Amino acid sequence: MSAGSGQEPLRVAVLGARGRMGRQACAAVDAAPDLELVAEIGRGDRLDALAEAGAQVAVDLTVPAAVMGNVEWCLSHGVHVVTGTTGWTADRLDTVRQWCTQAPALGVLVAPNFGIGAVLVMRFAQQAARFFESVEVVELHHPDKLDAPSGTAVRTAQLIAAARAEAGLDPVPDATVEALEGARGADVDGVRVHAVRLRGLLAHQEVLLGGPGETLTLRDDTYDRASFMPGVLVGVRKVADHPGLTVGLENYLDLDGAPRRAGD
Ligand SMILES: NC(=O)C1=CN([C@@H]2O[C@H](COP(=O)(O)OP(=O)(O)OC[C@H]3O[C@@H](n4cnc5c(N)ncnc54)[C@H](O)[C@@H]3O)[C@@H](O)[C@H]2O)C=CC1
Ligand SMILES: O=C(O)C1=N[C@H](C(=O)O)C[C@H](O)C1
Repeated sequence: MSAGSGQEPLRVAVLGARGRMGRQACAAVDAAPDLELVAEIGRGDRLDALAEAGAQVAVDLTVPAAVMGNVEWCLSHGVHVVTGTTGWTADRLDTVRQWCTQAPALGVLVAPNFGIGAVLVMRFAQQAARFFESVEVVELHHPDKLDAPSGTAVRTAQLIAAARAEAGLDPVPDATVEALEGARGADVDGVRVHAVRLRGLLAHQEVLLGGPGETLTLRDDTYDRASFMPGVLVGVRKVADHPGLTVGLENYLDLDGAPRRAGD
C-alpha cells in the first residue's frame, strides 16, 4: 500500500525548493489533496527540519554535488526519496543500492526524466535500436543547465547500447578521424551523444537512427517544466511501494498496458 494512502495526506519535503524545478514541485505537491508539503529545503538549510516536520517522502531537485548526501541522510532518517537530480554514475547507484540494504523498507527513485514524452522516447529508442546500424543522441537545453550531457541523454544512450549488445549488433559505424577534439560528441557505451545549449530552449532530445536508405528520428520537446510535475507526483505517491533503488520512472508506469485515450 502506498504511504499516505489512508486518510492522512502523505507528508512530503522538497529539497532544492527554491530552484526552477523545486519551485514547481512545491506548488504541485501543495495543490494535491492527498499530499501535504511539510518542508521546503534550500541550499544551506538544515536537513533536520525535514525530520522535525515528519516528512515521509523527500523530493530532491538539487545539484549533483548535493544529491548523494541528501539521499544518505534521508535513508538514515526513515524517509523515502524521489530524485530527478542529475550526475548519476554506476558507482553512485551502487552506493545507493548499498545504503538501501541498511534501510530495506525504504524506496529511492532516481528518475532521469519525469516527462512522459521523454520516458516514451527512451522506450521507443530501446525498441528501435536493434533494427538500425547507426544511432546518435542529440540533447538540446537552456544555457543555464549546469551539466552536459543531460542525464536523460546518458540514460538513453545506455539503454540503446544495452539493446544493441543484446541483439549482437556490431559497433556503430564511424570512419571519422576528428580534426577538432569533441567534434563527434561524447561516447556513452559506444553511442555518440551531442549537447546543444541555446537560449529559448528548455529541454529537448532527438534520437537519430539510420540504416541503408532510411532514417528514423524520435524527438521529445519540453516547453514548460509543468510537463515534469505529473511524473514527480507519480513518484511521490508510489515510491513506498517500491523498496530499494529504482532507476527510471517507467518502472512505476504501465507503459505496456491497454491503450487509453488521453484524459481517461
Ligand atoms: N528528472 C527530470 O525530469 C528533471 C531533472 N532536472 C534536474 O534537476 C536538477 C535541478 O534542476 P533545476 O531546478 O533546473 O536547477 P536549479 O539550479 O534551478 O535548482 C537547484 C536548486 O538546488 C539548490 N541546492 C543546491 N544544493 C542544495 C542542497 N544541498 N540542499 C538543498 N538545495 C540545494 C540550489 O540552491 C538551487 O536552488 C538538475 O540536476 C536538473 O538537471 C531538471 C528538470 C527535469
Ligand atoms: O536541467 C534540465 O533542465 C533537465 N535536466 C534533466 C536531464 O539532465 O536529463 C531532465 C531534463 O532534460 C531537463
